[in-house]
Amino acid sequence: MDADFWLERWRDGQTRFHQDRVTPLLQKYWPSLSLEAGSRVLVPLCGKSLDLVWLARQGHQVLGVELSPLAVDQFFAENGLRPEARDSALGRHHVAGNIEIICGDIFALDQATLAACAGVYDRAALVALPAGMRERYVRHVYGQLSDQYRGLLLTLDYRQEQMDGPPFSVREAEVLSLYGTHSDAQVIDRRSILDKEPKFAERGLTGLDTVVYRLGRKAAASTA
Ligand SMILES: C[S@@+](CC[C@H](N)C(=O)[O-])C[C@H]1O[C@@H](n2cnc3c(N)ncnc32)[C@H](O)[C@@H]1O
Repeated sequence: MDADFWLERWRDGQTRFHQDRVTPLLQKYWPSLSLEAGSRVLVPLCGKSLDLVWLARQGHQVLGVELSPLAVDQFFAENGLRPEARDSALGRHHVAGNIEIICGDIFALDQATLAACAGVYDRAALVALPAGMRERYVRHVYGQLSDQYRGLLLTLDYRQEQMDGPPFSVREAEVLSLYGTHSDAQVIDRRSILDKEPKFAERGLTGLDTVVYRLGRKAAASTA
């Protein structure tokens, strides 16, 4: 999955991953993290998710990162926001109130920016990446977040041989192995969602779970 794949999907309007509402599992579990209101929260691979708006309403300084300029423009336009923009080595920054989206590559995010994030919310980000990219992604992003970071990770779990990703199936054993060197990852919810996601049944899946993990920095972990 290279950059062109995603840029084309946004150009062609193939964005069925986008939800027209805030993710209920975010609303349910975010308060359990007890993250201070002013904390900076990273939303990697954010698309134009309404979850950014919800997190901002909790008082967080929200930092989204998204490759597609179309997604970024649509996010601000559809939410009635007029961002100020500037360029840096990380990409093009768009800022409106306490929401900032960097239009750029998540792998270009630098250590200082990541270390300033005490929260992270990952929905349809880890599972958007093919197996070969996931280890690099987790090490780069989660290995460099604040030493006290806390966050939520939502994954999908299905039989990968039944459907090509994205979204990919990322099983619990893989999550624990990907995060285990620097983070604690604890399953806090797992539920079947196939009946709510007919598009995946149409693609051949006979079972589909979403799994919610609470993430945090492992005590005395070495980073990156
Ligand atoms: C499956 S979508 C999920 C979007 C969002 N998290 C949501 O819940 O709607 C994945 C998004 O990641 C973006 N993306 C893919 N690779 C990226 C990268 N290397 N850096 C930043 N964004 C990326 C894509 O353009 C796409 O909008």
